[in-house]
Amino acid sequence: MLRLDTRFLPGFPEALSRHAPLLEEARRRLLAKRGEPGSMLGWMDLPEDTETLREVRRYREANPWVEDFVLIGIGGSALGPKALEAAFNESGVRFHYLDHVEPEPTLRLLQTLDPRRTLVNAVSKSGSTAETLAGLAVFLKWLKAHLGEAWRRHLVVTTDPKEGPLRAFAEREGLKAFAIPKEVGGRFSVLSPVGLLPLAFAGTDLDGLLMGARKANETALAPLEASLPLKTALLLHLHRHLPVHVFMVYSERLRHLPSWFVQLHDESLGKADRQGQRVGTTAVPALGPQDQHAQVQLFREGPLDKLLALVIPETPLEDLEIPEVEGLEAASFLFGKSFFQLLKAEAEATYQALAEGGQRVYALYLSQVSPYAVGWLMQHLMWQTAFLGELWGVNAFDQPGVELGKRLTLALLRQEG
Ligand SMILES: O=P(O)(O)OC[C@H]1O[C@H](O)[C@H](O)[C@@H](O)[C@@H]1O
Repeated sequence: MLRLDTRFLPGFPEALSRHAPLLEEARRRLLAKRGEPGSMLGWMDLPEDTETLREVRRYREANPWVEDFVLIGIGGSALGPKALEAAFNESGVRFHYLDHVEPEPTLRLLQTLDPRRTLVNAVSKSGSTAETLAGLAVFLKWLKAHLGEAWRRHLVVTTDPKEGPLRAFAEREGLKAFAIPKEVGGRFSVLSPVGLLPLAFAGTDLDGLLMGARKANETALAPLEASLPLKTALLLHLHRHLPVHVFMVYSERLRHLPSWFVQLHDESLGKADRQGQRVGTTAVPALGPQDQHAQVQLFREGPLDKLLALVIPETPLEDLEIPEVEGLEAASFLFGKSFFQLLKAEAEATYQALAEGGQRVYALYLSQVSPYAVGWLMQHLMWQTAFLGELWGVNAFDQPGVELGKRLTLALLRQEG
C-alpha cells in the first residue's frame, strides 16, 4: 500500500478540485502519446511483461553457480537495481556495482573476486557510455585471462534490442543479451531486464514488485480523487517556485532509493521548456533517521525554499525490542520499546517539526518495505515525473544537457592521445 498524507497542507483538497481541468488535460496529453514511436512511454507497459520475466527466470535457473554479480552500468542502468537489491536481496549472492571509473576500488574488486563464481552484467541502453565500456573492457580481459574460452558464460549484456555497440558486440561474440525495449529510457528502466535480471539473482519477489507497479498504473489512470500520481504531481507543480525538493526516506533498506529518484526527477525535468525558459526543481536525497543528525537542522530552520516528501513505512516485517540496561537510566524511555517504534516516532516528529518550522511537507506512507509497496512507489514516481513533464512543458524523456559533457570528455581523451 502507498498512501498520501497532506495533513500539513490544509488547502490541498480544494487546490485539487480547482486544478482538475489542468491535471486531466496533462494526463490526456500524456496518454495520447502512448504508442507513438519515440514517445518513450514503454515503461508504462513493463509491469505487464510476463514474457521477459520468464526469460529472466530461466536464465537465473540455468546459472545456479553465481556467487558474485558484477553490474557494470551507470545512471539509469545502475541506480534502480542498486536501490532494490539493497532492500530485497534474499539469496545471499553478493552484488558489486561498477558505476564509476575509479581505479583503486576496481582493482581491489578484481583481486577479491573468484572468476569461476562471478557473473558480469554489462548494462547500457545506448551501448556507448564511456564508463560502462571502460569497465566492460577491463572485466572482459580479466575473465578471458582466468577462464579462457569459458568466459562467455560469465558475461551477460543488457542493452537496446537492436542498436548500439554493446548489442553488436554481444551478437559478434554470441553472448546472452537481454533487451531494454526501444521505448524505455534508462531512468525509467528499472522494471525491464535492467532491474529484473539482477533482482532474479538476488532472489527478490519479482511477482510482488510487478504487482505493485501495476497498482501504480491503475491509480495513474483512476479518477482524479483516486489518482495518487496526479495528486503528487500537483503538489510539486503548486510548489514549483520552491527550488528544492527533498526526498527523505525512513528506511535503511531503501538507502539507495533517493539517488534513483534524484536522477529520475532532475534529469527528466531540469531543462529548457518549449519557450526556452529554464525549469526544474532540485531533488535533494535524504535518509531518516541519519539526516536528522545532519540535514534536518537546515530543513527546519534554513531558508523556506523547499518542498519535502517523507517516505515512511507504517509497519515492520520484523521488530527488535530495546532491552533494559542497568546503570543506563538515562535511556529508560527506550526500554521495552522497539526499534520500529523509535523509527516511527522519529519520522512522525520530524514530519511535524518541519511543518511547524514553516516548511511545505507531505508524507507518502508505505504499508511495509516490501517489493509490492516499493514497486508501487517507484512506478508511482515515474508517473509523477511524466505528468510533471506535461505540466511544465518539457520533454521528460530526453537529456540534451548531458551530451555536452560526454563530447568534452571525448575531446579531452583525444587530446591526451
Ligand atoms: O544506459 P546508458 O545508455 O549507458 O546510459 C547511462 C546514463 O547515461 C547518461 O548519463 C544519461 O544522461 C542517463 O540518462 C543514463 O542513464
